[in-house]
Amino acid sequence: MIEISAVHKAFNQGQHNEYWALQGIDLRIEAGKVTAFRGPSGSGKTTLLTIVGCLARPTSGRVRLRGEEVSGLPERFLTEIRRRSFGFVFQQFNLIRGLSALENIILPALPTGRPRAQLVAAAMALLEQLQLTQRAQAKVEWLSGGEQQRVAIARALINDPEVIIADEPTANLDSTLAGEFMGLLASFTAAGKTVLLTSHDPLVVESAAVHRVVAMRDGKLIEA
Ligand SMILES: Nc1ncnc2c1ncn2[C@@H]1O[C@H](COP(=O)(O)OP(=O)(O)OP(=O)(O)O)[C@@H](O)[C@H]1O
Repeated sequence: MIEISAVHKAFNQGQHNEYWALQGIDLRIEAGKVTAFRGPSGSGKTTLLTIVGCLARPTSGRVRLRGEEVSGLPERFLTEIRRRSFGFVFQQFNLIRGLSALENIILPALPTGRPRAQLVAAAMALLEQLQLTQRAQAKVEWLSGGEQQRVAIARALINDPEVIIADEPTANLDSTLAGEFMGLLASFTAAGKTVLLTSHDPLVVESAAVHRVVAMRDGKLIEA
C-alpha cells in the first residue's frame, strides 16, 4: 500500500552541518495493519514518517501511495493528499490555543465543505469514544496533557483518513489511557485503516494491536 524505495533525507545539505537523517530506506507497508517504528532517539523515525505523510520530501528516493508516486508532486497536490489520506498525531499536539476542544477537532475538516452540523456530530462521537465529552467546550489550554493528546487523536480522525501517522502518541498518557489508545488502534485496523506509529514505550511496541515492528538505527532499517 505504501512503498518506500531508496529514501534518503539530508538536512542542511551543502552546509558545514549537513546531516543525513535517512540513509537508504526500502520498505513496503501493508494496508490495514499497525506498523510500529522503534529505535534510539535521532535514528530517523520521525523524519521517515513526515516523508511518508507528505509533510516533507525525500532528498532522493521515492514514496508510492496505492501505486501512485507522491514524493515528487507539487505542494498543492501534496496538501490535498495529506488531507484526504492521512491523519496525524504528533508528540507536540499542535492544538490551537484559544479554541475549544471541539473547534480544534473540526478544523482539518473545514476545507472539505461538509456541513458544520455533520462535523460537530462526528467530533462529538469521537470525543465520546475517547471519554472526553464533558471537555468538548473547554479551551485546549485548560486541558491536561492526556486530554490534549486525546483531542489531537480525535482531530487526526475527523476526516476518516486511510492512514493514521502517530509519533509517540502515548507519550503523555498513563498506562490505562495508553492501553485504551492501543484498543482504538485495533478498531482502526478492523475498519481497514493503516497505522504507522513511533514509540519508545514497550507497552505500545509489544502490544497485541501492533502487527509489525520496524527497527531503525542511524537512518537505516535494522533487523528487529
Ligand atoms: N529540521 C532539521 N534540521 C536538522 N536536523 C534535523 C532536522 N530534523 C531532524 N534532524 C536530525 O535528524 C535526526 C533524526 O531525527 P528524527 O526526529 O527523525 O529522530 P527520531 O528517531 O524520531 O528521534 P526521537 O525518538 O527522539 O523522536 C536527528 O539527529 C535530528 O537532530
